[in-house]
Amino acid sequence: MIAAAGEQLQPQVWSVPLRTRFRGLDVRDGVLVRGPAGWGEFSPFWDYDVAESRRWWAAAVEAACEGWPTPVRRTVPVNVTVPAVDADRAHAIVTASGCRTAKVKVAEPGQSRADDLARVEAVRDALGPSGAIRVDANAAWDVDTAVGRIRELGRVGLEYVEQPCATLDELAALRRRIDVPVAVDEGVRRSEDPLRVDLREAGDVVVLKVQPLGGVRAALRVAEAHGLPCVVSSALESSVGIAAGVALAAALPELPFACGLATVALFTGDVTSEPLLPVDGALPVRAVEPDRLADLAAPSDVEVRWRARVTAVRG
Ligand SMILES: O=C(O)CCC(=O)c1ccccc1C(=O)O
Ligand SMILES: [Mg+2]
Repeated sequence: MIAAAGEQLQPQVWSVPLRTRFRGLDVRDGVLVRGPAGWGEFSPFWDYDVAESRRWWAAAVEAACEGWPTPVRRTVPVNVTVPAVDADRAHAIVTASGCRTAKVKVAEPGQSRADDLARVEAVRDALGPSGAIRVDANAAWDVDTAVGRIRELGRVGLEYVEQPCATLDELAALRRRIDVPVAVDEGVRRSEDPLRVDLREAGDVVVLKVQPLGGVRAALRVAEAHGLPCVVSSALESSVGIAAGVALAAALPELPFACGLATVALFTGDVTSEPLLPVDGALPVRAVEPDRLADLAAPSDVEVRWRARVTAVRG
């Protein structure tokens, strides 16, 4: 069904440098497709194989051919995303964002616990006592290390810690030893079956990403299956992909936390002249028209690799 619906779609490749290295990337690229319902984005990271990338393609086909469920809210509160930068830059990024919640990357390879503490303290200074801070360790710590780091960073005041350890068993063991809530990200989106993975002991919050979960409707089913509070986060998409995240956040029955959808700010450009950037800490629920694709044309070798990826996921 999805394969059939996506057959007519013409991929348009985009590529844009990042302001600072993020998830080991200096450039982000992907594909946009236009269908009867609007624009969709297909941008699996290069370390995702064909099998894993099929869910990402399903999300693009849904956006282009089906559209999204009816929203229940008109704006979506978002966090500013703070990459693993030094304390001064972290402070400046938070201040410039206008957001009242910050997500801070920690446990970056090659950096120390002092780097993390200085970054989180600078973010607290920028937000003031009423702001919320969450940290994301991207599965870097073992349980004992996580206990120590979270106690240390927790003195600055943490809303939650995202994927501090790799496995669900580790997260469950950690949760018994700390008071800070745990959000599960990779444990859901990289699992064989995000619907059936058992999170009850492992997490307090579920991170939902539209493309890795196979679309807005698939992500809504994941939210329903777990019955935990959800945070919608980006996979570092262009504004077209971010609009899908906004559609998911706008359709969730409850939205108790700010979402990680302000990541266009990490790009040096965007596919549209009206990027989905936060105003007063929130994104509007609206369509995005990619009128700047010509400015973001990818080098021809990148173009060729993306066309091959689309062919592979369609097959
Ligand atoms: O949640 C956010 O604030 C931004 C999105 C983000 O951190 C992210 C972006 C791309 C890939 C992985 C992640 C992640 O949450 O680990
Ligand atoms: Mg994460």
